[in-house]
Amino acid sequence: MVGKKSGKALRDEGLERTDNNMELSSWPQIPAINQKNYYTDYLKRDDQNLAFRLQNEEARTKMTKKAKDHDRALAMAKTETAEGEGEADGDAQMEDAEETPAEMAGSKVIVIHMGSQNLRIGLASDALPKTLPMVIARKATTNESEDHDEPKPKRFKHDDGSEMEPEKAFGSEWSSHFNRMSADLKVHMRQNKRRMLPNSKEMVVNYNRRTVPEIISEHNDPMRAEWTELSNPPPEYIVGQPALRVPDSSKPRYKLYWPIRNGWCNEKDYTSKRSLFLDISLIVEDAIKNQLRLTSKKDWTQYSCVFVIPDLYDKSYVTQVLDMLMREFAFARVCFIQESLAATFGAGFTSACVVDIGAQKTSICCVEEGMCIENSRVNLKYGGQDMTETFVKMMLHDHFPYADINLRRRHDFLLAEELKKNICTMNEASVSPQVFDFHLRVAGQDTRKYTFKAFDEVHLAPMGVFEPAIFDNSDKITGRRTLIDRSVDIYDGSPNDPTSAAQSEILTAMAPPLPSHGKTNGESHSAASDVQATPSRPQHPLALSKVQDLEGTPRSSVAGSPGPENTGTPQAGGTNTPAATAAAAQPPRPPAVEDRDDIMPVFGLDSAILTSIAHAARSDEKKMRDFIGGIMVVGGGSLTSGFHLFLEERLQALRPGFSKEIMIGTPPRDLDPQVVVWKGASIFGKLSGTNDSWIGRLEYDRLGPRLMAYKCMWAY
Ligand SMILES: Nc1ncnc2c1ncn2[C@@H]1O[C@H](COP(=O)(O)OP(=O)(O)OP(=O)(O)O)[C@@H](O)[C@H]1O
Repeated sequence: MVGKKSGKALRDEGLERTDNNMELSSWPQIPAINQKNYYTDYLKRDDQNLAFRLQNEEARTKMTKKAKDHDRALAMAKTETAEGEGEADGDAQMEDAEETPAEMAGSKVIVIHMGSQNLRIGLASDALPKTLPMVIARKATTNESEDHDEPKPKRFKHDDGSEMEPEKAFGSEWSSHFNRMSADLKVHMRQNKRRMLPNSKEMVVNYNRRTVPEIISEHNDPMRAEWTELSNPPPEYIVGQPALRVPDSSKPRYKLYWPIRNGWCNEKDYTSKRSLFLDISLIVEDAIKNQLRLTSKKDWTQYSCVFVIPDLYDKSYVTQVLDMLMREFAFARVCFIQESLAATFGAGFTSACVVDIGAQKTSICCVEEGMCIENSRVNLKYGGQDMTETFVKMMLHDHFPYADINLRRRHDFLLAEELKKNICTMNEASVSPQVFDFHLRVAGQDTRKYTFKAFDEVHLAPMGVFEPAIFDNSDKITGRRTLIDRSVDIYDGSPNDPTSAAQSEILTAMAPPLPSHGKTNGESHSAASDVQATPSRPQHPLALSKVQDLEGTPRSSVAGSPGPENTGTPQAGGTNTPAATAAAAQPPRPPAVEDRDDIMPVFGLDSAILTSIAHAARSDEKKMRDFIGGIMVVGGGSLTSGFHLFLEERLQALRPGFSKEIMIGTPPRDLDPQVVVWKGASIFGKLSGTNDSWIGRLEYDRLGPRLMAYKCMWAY
């Protein structure tokens, strides 16, 4: 080769350029590429994307089949006219029947909506879903109430062993909050000219103090409860309704686990992510087999699945669920739908402000033209179960005769739920001292019939959604992120779970004061000011308007690099001034509110709804009126009697200017508010042709969860 020869040899051969002005080599020389003309469409066209290609192929196959069917039908019609009646080709008819079996739309689509307390599951062709408790009982050495030793003797006694008055059992702070709410209600009722006896509370307390239960022997109790009988050998686990009916004192013991807690994965009671998702899959699998009667798992490959996820979902949860549905259950196709969008589908509305009050979480979101308005999403950590718990606390405070009630015991939990559903009301006119009774049924014991009086407890407990400090919020975020990591961006490692300006505003208001971090000249460094410095995620309304005001200004000026506010800050790498040293010594910025796990999202429901609507309307008064006049309340927690009217009044008091427009609607056609979301998801599952969000097996096998970016109607 030329290159290997020495300069002298080249000279000898006359190849050197200086001699004859010729090239050193006859190899073609490739000039450097001109960047101006540089072009590639790699990954820019739809047809390079597997998801789109498969979709198009499917559409094409369908079209071809339709055309073939049409041709065949025409040909058949001709043959029939030519050959007379009743002589059609039998084989062809058989073939046809096989190709297009008479299937009801949605009969091969399983729709799943998992809640903190209830699982709703059914075929998309069903009118209503099956509802079962989202719980599993596992064989254990102790049951859940034995694990948390807080029965009456301990709770109601002083440290020295003397009896404690029930009024003091929950602490003076809680007690004075309850008394204040009670006094406020009295004032409000007087203002509304409602008659009430001055000593109602004393009457209730005195009555309850005196009451003793009546014993009814088990065989004389016509309504005695059916307890789950354990087979021999006892099963490792029991799911759904029978799990709740395993006697607390069973031998062996069983412990209840609720895999969804406050609308998130239950990271408090589980020790590993694996066991958590194993329980979720066992509950769902059992429901499909026993409730939908699809006993053979092999057949599930012919079924598709619509899965409902929260509006503000955790990406890692969705990814894990997708994997479970695709790999473990081997469904043919899977698609996801957000809760509030499903609610509007179920109710048949195109736009609404959806308020979903569940058992342990409440979500709010404005939906417009079939899309969730991202910045209007709010997720609060309270619901019907908090009302139950608070109702029991209030009753105990007022000397409830069954003072031993403990919500960690299964029969007591079921009893308390029942009492709440039957007694609690938001209707002020029903607040008066009244006598109620209930039967306490414990496995292996005689039934006890109690009578008791209740007064304002029935109203103040559900009112907690407007004053959530009365709820026990102490351990709602315990364990969060201990088993499942936060999803992060693969390029820059920053958290990438969905956020919303409305939720951030609420979190900012709830954020505990930050430690003395970043104090300058005695000014405290507020969470809001931190938030404002994060432009990609507008947080507080202030922050929001700031970002809007700065539209057109280079992004970096908002991002905290020298701008008008901080021109005095020396540039990094500048002279080593005392100020620069002080700045360098500052601890790193704390995370934005929505990336913090120490903030409890509990906020008054009325204010939260208005915050959500304000972010949806973005100063557009017409939109504001539309949403405020189209609030739809769904979920089991909204079933408390008089809830809608009460919420309407609260909103009117907060926004008197809109009092005529404010309207709280219920789902039409007498649809149970608890199943509206499921119903909407089932309608979504029946859409053919317009639903592009199905994730197929082939594409999932090749691309995995990355597919979500192409398959979600919302930004994933
Ligand atoms: N008639 C009723 N009156 C009052 N509350 C009711 C009534 N019926 C059901 N509830 C309450 O509704 C709650 C269950 O609602 P739902 O099934 O919508 O919750 P979930 O979807 O399981 O939970 P979440 O939405 O928190 O994840 C329970 O707290 C239950 O006590």
